[in-house]
Amino acid sequence: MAENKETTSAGSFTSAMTLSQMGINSVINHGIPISFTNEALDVAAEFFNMPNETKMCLASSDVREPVRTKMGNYAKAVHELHKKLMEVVFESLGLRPDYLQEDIEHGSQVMAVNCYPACPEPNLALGLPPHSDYGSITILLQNHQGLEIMDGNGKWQSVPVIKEALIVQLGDQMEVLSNGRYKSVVHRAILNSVKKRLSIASLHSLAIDKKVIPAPELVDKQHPLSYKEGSFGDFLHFLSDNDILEGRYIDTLKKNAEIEFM
Ligand SMILES: O=C(O)CCC(=O)C(=O)O
Ligand SMILES: [Fe+2]
Repeated sequence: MAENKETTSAGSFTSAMTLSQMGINSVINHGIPISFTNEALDVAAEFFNMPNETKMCLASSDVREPVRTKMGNYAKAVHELHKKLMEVVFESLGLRPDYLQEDIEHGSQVMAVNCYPACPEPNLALGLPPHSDYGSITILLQNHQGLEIMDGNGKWQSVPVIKEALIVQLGDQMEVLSNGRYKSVVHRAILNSVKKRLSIASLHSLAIDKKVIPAPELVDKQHPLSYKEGSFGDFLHFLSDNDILEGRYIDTLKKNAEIEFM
């Protein structure tokens, strides 16, 4: 987890590459034109510089209702990248690279565009509390350092900004699909005392109402079924009924879990 090293470009993905070669939960080169990433960050900056009244005109209380932006080039490019990454992850699990291809094709992509103003006392505040993303894969772009990933020892590791690289994180859906072989990444965002920070998280999931279950191929005597089914829609209900600080949705899906929410 969080190796923070550059690996390979998207152009050279091959089906034989292993997870660590790919740098999953890490920083990767990706083959997406720098003009697309720059444009996405410019659009984000432009949005956050707009007066509040203008932003309110675009507001919606329904996460299913998309807001139109000019991030199309970048959004499409990361959608393609995530499909390649899914193939590599499935292969690393011993599944066919085209596993769930149809569902992935009809899946959802949510672009979370975050702005963290500079904070004179960053140690007294947190940009985004610890959480894991629900989807299968998150591809994240940041203009300044601030993302931290929890390592295997429960310590926070800062993810550096590497020029022309993106951050890849596995989400809860991949933990379920892999029957726990892979764990979703717990991460948070911290604040900077002088710099305003922008990040764009592209969260990729199967379709909103698709119930996700562990791949039957990964369930056997040594690896009993460890998760109940859940969908992106169920996750959104969980979010509206629970405080993000009190627990993660993935914990409610774990079989024999002691924690029970709602
Ligand atoms: O700003 C960041 O680096 C993290 C964003 C994030 O975790 C999210 O939007 O889910
Ligand atoms: Fe996140």
